[in-house]
Order: sequence, then structure tokens, then C-alpha cells
Amino acid sequence: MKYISTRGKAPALNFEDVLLTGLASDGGLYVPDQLPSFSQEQIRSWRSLSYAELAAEIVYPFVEDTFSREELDTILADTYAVFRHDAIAPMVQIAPNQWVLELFHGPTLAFKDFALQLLGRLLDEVLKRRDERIMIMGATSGDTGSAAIEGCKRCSNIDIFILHPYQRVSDVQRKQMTTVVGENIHNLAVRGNFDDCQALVKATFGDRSGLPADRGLVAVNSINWARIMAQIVYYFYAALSVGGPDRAVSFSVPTGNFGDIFAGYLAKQMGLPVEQLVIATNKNDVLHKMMTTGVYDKMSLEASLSPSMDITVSSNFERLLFDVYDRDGAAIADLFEQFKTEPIHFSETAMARTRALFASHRVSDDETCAEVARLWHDCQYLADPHSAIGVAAARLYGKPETPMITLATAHAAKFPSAIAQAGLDFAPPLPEHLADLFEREERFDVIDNDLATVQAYMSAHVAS
Ligand SMILES: Cc1ncc(COP(=O)(O)O)c(C=O)c1O
Ligand SMILES: N[C@@H](CCOP(=O)(O)O)C(=O)O
Repeated sequence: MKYISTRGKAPALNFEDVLLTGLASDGGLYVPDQLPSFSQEQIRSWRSLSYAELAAEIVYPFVEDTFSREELDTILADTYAVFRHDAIAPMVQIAPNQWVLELFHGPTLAFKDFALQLLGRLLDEVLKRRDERIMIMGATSGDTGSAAIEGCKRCSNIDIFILHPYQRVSDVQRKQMTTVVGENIHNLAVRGNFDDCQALVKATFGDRSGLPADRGLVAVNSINWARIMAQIVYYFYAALSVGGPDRAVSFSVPTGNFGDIFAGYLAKQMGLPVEQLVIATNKNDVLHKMMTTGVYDKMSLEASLSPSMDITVSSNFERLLFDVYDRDGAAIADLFEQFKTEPIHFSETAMARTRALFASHRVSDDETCAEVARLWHDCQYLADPHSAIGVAAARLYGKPETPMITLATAHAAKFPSAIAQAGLDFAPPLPEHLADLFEREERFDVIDNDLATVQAYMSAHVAS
């Protein structure tokens, strides 16, 4: 399979090379030139598969130029063996035809583990084959960072640099990143917000003049195609468990960088009957505003009770735009050139196509607390603030005849203060493997929001 850039000017890559990059050289994001598609009969035949077996069916067409089916099977079995629940992604019913898909049973308690445990193993294999050493760079609003560190820490050929916004992630999230010991692990607390961290990562792909020239640079954010690919699998898994493909299902997805819900859109394009995809945002509602007005504008980022979704530059939206603009890379490049100085006004056709695919809803902090409390009191279900945003949107958009599945993206124990603000009088305990998290020693450096400073830090800390 070939991967092409959404801005039309970068060279097409195979899977191995797309895995080993981040942004395309023209500033775009890589997408497959053609998606695999599965028949209803084929999807139906997957009903009895384990999560890892299902993942192999879905992922293999994307990676077959780089991994044999046997290699992939082994890597996937190893990847999902580290999850703490036998179902890997269990479904919990919270109301008639309303479900949550729990994606927080991996090592770092968020949905990021699904892709980053796999990404670490794929990178490890490819780097050993090539006998190469790389630098990994990631921006995190709290969850990607620890999942990336956990997924890649065993790889001997990697130096990992994670940028988080100083004092803007929860204490548990910060500790999960900064207490992992390893000479090749570097946590940078940037004086800025998540958008600043993500901009530094993207800018580094555009200008890496301050970094060692002999090291590859790989992104661990969802700008890396491999992240999205791995996230497609759980949409199939969830739908199969409630009667798909013989029955359409809907999904409500707490959304920030648009990676997770974009994976749901791809599952639909690949043949999974999906009725609705609901974009659920917090008060950083750039996507909801865009859905309602047809205008994509910059907004200032506000800290919320769902810090992982405090994002106003929603990177993967570009991948959707590429499709709704008939895969016209030049048009997408023009739109983003324009976005540097003014808001983007989408064409009527593009908006009609987007609205036919997605609904959207914004949930305030007060509504988030109310939903956490309601779920606890009505069904003894403890949701983290991000998942609660998804459930609040699902309740509005769900139709009685269609199973509505909310992606529960993180474990409540990551956000004890939000749980307290919701009026619940207990702190959700951390799972056993993290029980002593607050006794572990932390290591991180506070750094200015400045590209040259960040690249100088990386150069000074990269292993020789
Ligand atoms: C817990 C949690 N929920 C939801 C999201 C939003 O996912 P996405 O950025 O893929 O839209 C994130 C971060 O990305 C997250 O960490
Ligand atoms: N919510 C993420 C932010 C970045 O999203 P990604 O999926 O593009 O890595 C986080 O918690 O770090």
C-alpha cells in the first residue's frame, strides 16, 4: 500500500517509511492512497476472534509491504497481552441500547495504549532490521506522553522526547510520564499549552536544523498514520459484540485532535455499518463551532476539567478535509495557507458531506460534572471526565433502535480532582501496578516555548 500526503506535494511512502515519520515534507498528513474494504460476510466471520486476531485481519492490509502475516500476528499477540482485562476493550451497558467501550485497561490507563503499545513494537522491529537509531518526539495534553514512553521504553534504538504543557496536566498524568526511569526518556514541561507543544513538534518536522543530522525523527502523536491505523480496530470489535455488521451502530467519541473519531470514520469507509459518529467536545469547541457555522477559526485555549481534550488545533481534521474535498491536495494546501492569516470558510459541498458523516455536541465543565454524577448515581458507573463528555453527547444523539457506543477514553483514577468536583466523595484508586506512583521520583525539565531552545535541549540529550 502507498501512503500519500493530504497536501499533494510530498513523495508517496510505503508503510515502513510512513511509520518512521510524522508530518509529510509538504506539511500534510499521510493517508493510504486506497483504503482496504471488507465485505459484510468477511466482517461477520470475525465474530469469534480475540482482539489481537481481529487486529491482525484489519491491520495487515496496511502493513503487508513491511511485515509478514506471521510477524504481525506475533507482534499483535504480544501487544495486547499487556492489557489488564481479558476482553482488552470490554463493553459495559449503561442504559437500554447505550454502551461504553472501555479503552483504559492498558498499562497507562487511556485509549492511547491501543496504538502506542503497537507502535513501539513495530518501531523496535523495523529499527533492528535497519540497524538505525531515531529520536521520537511527541506533544501531550496528558495521555499520549505516558503511553508513548511505556510503549517505546524497551526499544534500545530510540531517544524519546515528550513535551507536555507545564502545570496543565493532572498530577497522575504527569507522574506517569516523569517517573519512568531510563537514560533515553526525556520529559520537557513547556511554558505554554498543548497547542504550543504540538506546534513545536510540527515545526521541528518543517525545520530540524537544530537537531543531529544523522538521526531520524518520528512522531508519536496521531499525525503518525500508524496511530490511526491501530485505533480503527476497536470500532469493529465493539460493533461485532452488539450484532454488527447485521445491525448498524453509532459511536460518540470524546474529541480533541480528531484522531480517534477519524479512525471510526475509516472503519465506516472500510465496510462497517456505522449510523452516526458524534464529535463530543469540551469548552475548547473548535470542531463543534466548525460543524455549526462552516467556519474553522483559531480560538484561545482554556483549561478545562478534561485536560486531555484541551486542544484547539485539531490536526487530523485535515485528513477528513482531504476526503471531503475529493482528495485534492492542492485545495487542502491552499486552505491551510489561508488559515495562517484568516479563518477557513468551507465550501457548501464540503460542509454538507461533513454534516452527513458527523454530528457534534459541546459539553461544559458543569455539564461534565453533572454527567459523572448522574452515571454514578443512576448506574454505579464511574466515568472519567472525558468519557462523561462522550456519554452526555450520546444521550442526546442516540436513537432507541440503534446501539450507541461511547468510547471511554481514560480511567477515572487519572482525574481525581474532577471526580471530587462532580461531588463524588471518594478518590478512584489507581490500579495495583501504579499504586505507589506518588512515591516514585520524578524527572523533568521546564523549558521555554521556543523551537531553538527545544532543539538545543534534544541535541544535548540525544545518546551519542
Ligand atoms: C482521555 C482522552 N480522551 C479523548 C481524547 C481526544 O482524542 P483525539 O485527540 O484523538 O480526538 C484524548 C486525547 O487525544 C484523551 O487523552
Ligand atoms: N489528548 C492527547 C493529545 C494529543 O493527541 P494525539 O492523539 O494526537 O497524540 C494527549 O492526551 O496527549
